[in-house]
Amino acid sequence: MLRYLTAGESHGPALTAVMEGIPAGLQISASYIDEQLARRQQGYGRGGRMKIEKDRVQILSGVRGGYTLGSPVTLQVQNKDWVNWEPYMGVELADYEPKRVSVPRPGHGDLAGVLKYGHDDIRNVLERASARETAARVAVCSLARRFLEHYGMEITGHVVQLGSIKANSKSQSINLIKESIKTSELLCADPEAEAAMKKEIDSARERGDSLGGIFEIIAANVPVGLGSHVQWDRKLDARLAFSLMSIQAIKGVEIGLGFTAAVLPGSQVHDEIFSSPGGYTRGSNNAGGIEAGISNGQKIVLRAAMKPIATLYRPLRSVNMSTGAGAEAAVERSDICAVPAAAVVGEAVVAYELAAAFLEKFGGDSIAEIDFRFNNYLEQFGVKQGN
Ligand SMILES: Cc1cc2nc3c(=O)[nH]c(=O)nc-3n(C[C@H](O)[C@H](O)[C@H](O)COP(=O)(O)O)c2cc1C
Ligand SMILES: C=C(O[C@@H]1CC(C(=O)O)=C[C@@H](OP(=O)(O)O)[C@H]1O)C(=O)O
Repeated sequence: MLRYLTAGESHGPALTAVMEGIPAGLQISASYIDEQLARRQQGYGRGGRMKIEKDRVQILSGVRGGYTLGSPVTLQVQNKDWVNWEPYMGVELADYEPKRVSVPRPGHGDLAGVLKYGHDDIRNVLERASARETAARVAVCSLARRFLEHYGMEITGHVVQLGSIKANSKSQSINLIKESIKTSELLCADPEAEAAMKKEIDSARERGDSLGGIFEIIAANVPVGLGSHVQWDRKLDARLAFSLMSIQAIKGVEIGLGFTAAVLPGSQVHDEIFSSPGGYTRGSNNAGGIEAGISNGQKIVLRAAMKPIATLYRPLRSVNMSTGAGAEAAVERSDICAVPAAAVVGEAVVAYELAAAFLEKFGGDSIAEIDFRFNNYLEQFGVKQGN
């Protein structure tokens, strides 16, 4: 079983993650993980924090000589901002007052979290609700990403909508998307739309407002047979949706045609089946690569909708929880828009779910053992998988 936990406060000393279930013998390096961490930090529209942080991973357990041991892998990402927060965030002897937050921000975890946990300082909630946590997730899910790469799979995320601006990405192949987003500040494969998106972000910033958007994740070379129709919690589509929805501010997930499938007749939705020398081909991929909770061998295509950032520099109305009086919501230093960063987190959590499902089907304790099982499986389709 592949599982992970993350820990750490946004302005605490560090974020930590532990992953268990990664087999022995997977080649991995800190620089591979750092590359993903750097991608997560990019994006036009982010706030001042990203100028402070330069996320780097420390591997604390489970890896020796560049290869996983099969034991739990512990990763840590230091918060450079900690030096500015140490007096207020300590486990003991902290002086909370200067950083106390009393007015909840609509849309953040502030009010619900304080009521649920009985805190008298909103900071005790926001520190963990913060999407700073996603640095730990991207780090730890890089292990899953590396594992999938070993079996020839690749995962690409790109921004398809920002606020009201839509990218024209329908006809683009995965290679074109990968090429275009290399130089894009917004992880958008459509340069014309990207220019308009930047203007939209500038305008939101001037108005003291914020923006959301939609990103798409494509997973290529996923074999037939991950996930299962036989039980609700083994369905691959459900598990991918759960993980994507667990990312801060994600409020909707689509698979394949998604919501559009609901308004079209069946004849325009379902992907026709044809026989070919090596097996079967499909006339289209409206299902997004998953049928009955099982990967069907086509590309897996997912989209996630991110709501606008909750913290507004022109704050919404709220209530001071210390006095009960009406007040403007707290203003914490904040991003204006973080959809590109969320797309990188999306890639990471998709990698985790696919690796977990792959291990359930082909799992063993070492890469060599899994190679053997996977190759045997592919042989029935006349395919041999290299490394
Ligand atoms: C990469 C990323 C960066 C974010 N940055 C901010 C931010 O700077 N300010 C903010 O208020 N919310 C930000 N959010 C969103 C909040 O973390 C999120 O809205 C909050 O935790 C409440 O959770 P919910 O939106 O899922 O209900 C960010 C989310 C992501 C994925
Ligand atoms: C720190 C990150 O994102 C943070 C997510 C976040 C929130 O409320 O979710 C609020 C901001 O934190 P701060 O107030 O310290 O600037 C973002 O910068 C990160 O992505 O690494």
